[in-house]
Parts: sequence; C-alpha cells; structure tokens
Amino acid sequence: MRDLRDLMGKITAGASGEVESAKGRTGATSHSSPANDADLERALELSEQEARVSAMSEEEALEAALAASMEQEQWQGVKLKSGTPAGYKRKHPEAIERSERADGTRRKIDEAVGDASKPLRSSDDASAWRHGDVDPKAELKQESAGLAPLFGGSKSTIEVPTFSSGGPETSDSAMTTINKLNGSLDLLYCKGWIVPEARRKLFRWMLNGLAWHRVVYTRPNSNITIRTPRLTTTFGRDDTGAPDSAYPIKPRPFPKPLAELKALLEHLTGSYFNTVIINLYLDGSDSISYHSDDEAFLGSLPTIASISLGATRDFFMRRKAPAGVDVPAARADQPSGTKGVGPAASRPTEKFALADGDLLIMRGRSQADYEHAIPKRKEAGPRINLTFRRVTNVKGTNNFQRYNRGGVAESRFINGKMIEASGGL
Ligand SMILES: O=C(O)CCC(=O)C(=O)O
Ligand SMILES: [Fe+2]
Repeated sequence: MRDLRDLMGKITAGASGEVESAKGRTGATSHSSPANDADLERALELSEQEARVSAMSEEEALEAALAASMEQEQWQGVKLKSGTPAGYKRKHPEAIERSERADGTRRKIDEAVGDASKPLRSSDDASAWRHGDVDPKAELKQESAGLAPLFGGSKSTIEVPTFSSGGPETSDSAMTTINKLNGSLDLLYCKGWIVPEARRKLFRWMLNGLAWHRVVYTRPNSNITIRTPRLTTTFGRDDTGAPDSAYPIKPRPFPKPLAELKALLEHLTGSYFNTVIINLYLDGSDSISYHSDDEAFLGSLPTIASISLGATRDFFMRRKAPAGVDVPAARADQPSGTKGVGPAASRPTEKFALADGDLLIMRGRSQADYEHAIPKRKEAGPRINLTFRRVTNVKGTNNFQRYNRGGVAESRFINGKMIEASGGL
C-alpha cells in the first residue's frame, strides 16, 4: 500500500490540496489567458522558484495530488464517521487500513506541534492575549515545528498590534493591478502591504490569542466526513440586525486590530466588509482546495481582500473551463455566474507566491470566472491568511460560523503548542 505521505512527498509544482465541497464549487468555461503582464510574470517566476523541482510533469503531479487528497479525505471519512456503513467496510477493507494510517500520520503532525495535556483558555477577551512564560521544552517543540522565530526569547509578551489610517503599519507603494480577459480576472496585488514589524506583531497576536478550529463536517448527501486541512476561525456578521438567537453559533465582533485592518481595507478598496475568515496553515500538509468564493450570500461580483502572513505559499488560480475551450472574454454587461457550467481547467492559469504581509484583492468577475487554491507542499512553515468579505444575510453568517468554527473543539496555541480540547469548549 502506498503511503500517502510518500505520495504527497513526490508531488511538487502543480500539486493541489484536498477536495472539499462545502463551499459549493462550480465549474465553468475558459480559454487560456495571455501572460503579458510584467508584474504577474514576476510573481509567476517567484512562484516557480518556490515550487520544488519534480520528476513529474505538472499535469501528472496535479492529478496525483488530487487523487491522493481525495483518498486521504475518504480514509479520514471512514475513520471519523461514527457508524460507517457496514457494507462500505466490507467492500473497502483496505480503506479502513489506510484510514488508520492517515490518522497516524496526522497524529504525528499534531505531536510535532504540541500535546493535549495542558488546560485551555476558553475566552477570546483581550486579557487572554497576554502570553506568559514559555516553557523551554515547548520552545524545543516550536523549533522542530518551525515556529521558533515567532518568539523572541524565553519570556515574551504578546503585543496587541494597531493599524491606523495613513499610519506606518502599511505601505501601498508596491500596488499592482492585474486585469485579464476584459475583467474576467480583476486583482489588486500589493506585495508587503503590511510592513515587517506590524506583520510580525499581527501574526504572533493571532496565533497566540485566537481560538482555532479544525472543522469537521459531513458533505451534504454523502457519508464522507471531512476534516478541514487547516485551522480556521471567523469574526463579524451580516448587517440584517437579526437577534443572536438566529445564529446557532453566536458570531463575535471584530477584535480591535482586525476592525482597524478592516477600516484600512475599506478605505483602500471602496468596498465594505463585515466578516473576516482566518485560516492557519500549520505546515505544508495544510491546504485549501480549488474553490470560488461565489456563494449567493456574498452578493454578485464580491470584493474579497486577502492578507497573507508568515510562510510564503503558492496561490493558484484557474479559469472555470476545460483547457482549450474557447470562451469569450467577460463583457461589462454580463451578469455573474453565466459561465459556471463546465469543469474547470486542470492546470492553474495564474500562480502567485503569497508572502508575509502581501495583500491580494480579488474583485469583479474573479470569483465568477476563476477558482483558487493553496496546494499542499512537502515543507512549509506556518502561515495565516485573513479574507475580509461582505456577508449579506443570516444564512451566510451561519454558513461561515459552521464551516469555520463548527464541528470540533477549539484549539489554542499555548506556550508554543497547539492544544486541542477533547471535550469541546
Ligand atoms: O489562504 C489563502 O490565501 C486563501 C484562502 C481562501 O481562499 C479562503 O479562505 O477562501
Ligand atoms: Fe477562497
């Protein structure tokens, strides 16, 4: 039996992450985009440097990664789903065995980051963001998990970052507009938007201060249970004025630093945001599979502002169309969603190496006509991503709460370790 880790280890450039269905992927149409934008080319080059050289062709690697990810999720599904149908177990004894293996691999990763023996803080208030002494053993673990640079010494206090309009924390000097196919792809890309000192503070504050969730959910109409391959959380809610009782998982207001960032982004984009989704990729085995943030509750042609912190990770985008199918470029008068009718191109058509402090704003038809992904990588340090969005109704808020905070106990990063509560807090 091929070990998943071995397989994933062979997958390099072009490898995709897991396959998730919760976000409602739609396929669509496309033709290849002209690569004539100098800035994009530079970003592509960076991305290629980041990608490891592989004996496989990009297409083979992508296919293998998708197959492996799908299998991985199915094994986890078999393992995690209580009451897996007996028929399935009989028909797929090998899947049970692989499920256990995959689970063992995940446990090893978890152990590298921390154990579950310490108590948890259960509140998200500002006092919980103060960080006490770091135990030396935990520091060793941080080092092995690539987290050591986040801590200055054996004693450290986590500072609460601040962001002010026109302040020194951000810099728009490297802002690039990327527009292709008459607005099918419409991006604003600002490398190093958050300056080094501020990004370091923000990363540390979020990693140490927030409650994280490795969300588990069952795919609609299936027996497959998905263990999301990243940690997540979310703040904010729609502006309908609905009472708290409308939300099974109660939304929380933006903490101050994130409210300040939101204000800066609103000023920069002219768009309004009321929600942030935060993803923590602990290492290269965490990922997000191809999807579009095109849910109806985000409205048509949503603007999404995405901030990257920590390790550089590849960000792939692909047209929603089979490669080679000729589809006309978007027209200004075209409603969104008109192209969501076919499978997506198998290869990424755009690649970025999103680095510490980068800001990527996706707007216009970027969700309607493209999908995006953070593929798995053999090695990568921890990375945090924040996406600011506007949710228009209660259903949307509930969807985000469920898929970013629901299904499992919270995890806290304490004394250099990510600790998951077993009972659920
Ligand atoms: O981590 C990233 O850069 C992308 C995250 C993303 O696509 C999402 O949360 O929808
Ligand atoms: Fe996304």
